[in-house]
Amino acid sequence: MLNVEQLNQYYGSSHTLRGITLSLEKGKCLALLGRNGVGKTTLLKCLMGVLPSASGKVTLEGRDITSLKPHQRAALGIAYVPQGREIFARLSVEENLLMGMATKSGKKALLIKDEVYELFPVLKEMLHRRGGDLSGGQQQQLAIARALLAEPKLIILDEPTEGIQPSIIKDIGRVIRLLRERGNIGILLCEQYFDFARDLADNFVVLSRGEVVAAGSQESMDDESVKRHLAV
Ligand SMILES: Nc1ncnc2c1ncn2[C@@H]1O[C@H](COP(=O)(O)OP(=O)(O)OP(=O)(O)O)[C@@H](O)[C@H]1O
Repeated sequence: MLNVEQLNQYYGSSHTLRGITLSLEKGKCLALLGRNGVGKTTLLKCLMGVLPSASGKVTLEGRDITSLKPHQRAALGIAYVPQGREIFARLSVEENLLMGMATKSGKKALLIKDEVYELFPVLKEMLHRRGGDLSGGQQQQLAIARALLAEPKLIILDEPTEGIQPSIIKDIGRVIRLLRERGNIGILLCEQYFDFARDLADNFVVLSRGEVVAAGSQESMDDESVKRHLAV
């Protein structure tokens, strides 16, 4: 469903992404692995259209989206949960969720809202709290919930476990697994936390200095070699 071919990006004269090629199928989870600064977030921004790419091609379900603006990509079904969550701190949990449903009709919105509460029961308990008063892990869940309310075809998660306590990492893992089992959405999971990604991903891509240095199915993953790429 998502195909990236020979994507290049530069910050000034620094060649940040070097000929990135990857693909993700519907119903699968692709882990994008790499240590700090290798270009993971830059790649995700290029996929969302927040940053232009210098060359290469990005297609979603066969459609060339390389030159589309972020809102056009979002309308086609790409949801992005950025690193640091970026929820609306002064709005309530409920208002944050409503933002994710801005394009849905009332009836439909109610249905998908119930579904989201099933996935994240904690959010139902906290509907009237301000987003900024939630713990980091709860904010992460809120950000994922808000993205799912748009009913995306592809969800992009940028390091969802970063700075999150273990019990909530488990909850987030459970939700990703459930989404995968449902089979109607592609999941691009950008991570540095190897064990978490290994458990959830069908396929993986490892980046180092802006280049793909390893890729394949989860079964073919050489744990030690991938871990070496992740070690500081
Ligand atoms: N706006 C920018 N201008 C110039 N250089 C940048 C900019 N943003 C990132 N970089 C550089 O590009 C490289 C890739 O950064 P990027 O944030 O994509 O890495 P990352 O793998 O996502 O790391 P992290 O996990 O820390 O977010 C780094 O060397 C970074 O310093």
